[in-house]
Amino acid sequence: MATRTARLTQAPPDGRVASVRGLVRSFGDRRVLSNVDLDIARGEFVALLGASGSGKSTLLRVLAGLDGEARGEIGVDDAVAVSFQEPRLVPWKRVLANVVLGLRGPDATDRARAALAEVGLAERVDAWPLTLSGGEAQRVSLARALVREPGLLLLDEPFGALDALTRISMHRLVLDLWDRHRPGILLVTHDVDEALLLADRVLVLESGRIAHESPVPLPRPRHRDHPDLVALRAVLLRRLGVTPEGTA
Ligand SMILES: Nc1ncnc2c1ncn2[C@@H]1O[C@H](COP(=O)(O)OP(=O)(O)OP(=O)(O)O)[C@@H](O)[C@H]1O
Repeated sequence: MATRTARLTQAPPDGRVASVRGLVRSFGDRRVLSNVDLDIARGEFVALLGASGSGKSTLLRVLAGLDGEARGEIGVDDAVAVSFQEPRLVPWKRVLANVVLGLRGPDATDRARAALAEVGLAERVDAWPLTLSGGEAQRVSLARALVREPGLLLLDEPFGALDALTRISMHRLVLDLWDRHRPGILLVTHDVDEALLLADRVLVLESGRIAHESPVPLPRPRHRDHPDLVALRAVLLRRLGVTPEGTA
């Protein structure tokens, strides 16, 4: 586990892939993250909700090592991978080359092929990114993240731009991949149902800190009509300032 930022203490104890204390991030005079404390255990699936502009992507970028301006104690696993809402594929490289990009070792191509097979794209290794559907492009992005065998996988609204059916199949795929590889996951999403169907724990970012936390101690696959999920959904929606249907 590597630690970073100007004011770091020691690396987090074993068993955690992320450990953050007192994280602060400002843009000019505006303090977006004012005091974030967060732990993610190895193999834990955590979802992060919050109003638009509350700082979810900012937090994810800090954990990804893409923001050198944050202050606080930040310990993150050495192997971190990110998948964004836009798959961010290099358009002039074929699918396989996109997944190989930046990989080291003589078996890099074989590993990339295996990762593409895992996400169901063995037949599309020679395709150009622009010929892929949104769901396929997102699966390439997942393969590119997973081939690095991350201890911490950061997902920034990876299903946000997909249609409802594709989103459901992506949920299944992510759970399946998580089950097989067991990275710690931080999923940033706007979708309360998505968070409840996938995560072990749902967090709400508010006023620059983690203001609420709901464990979701239910086996998967989960059904959205399960009474415990219905109750948790109501709690989270209220927390997010939305009145759940039928309770107004
Ligand atoms: N590079 C930047 N420069 C200035 N302000 C920024 C920068 N990055 C983010 N911000 C501001 O920080 C705040 C939090 O942004 P962030 O993207 O983290 O929010 P978010 O919770 O992910 O929002 P959304 O749900 O709408 O994607 C916003 O007000 C945004 O304008």
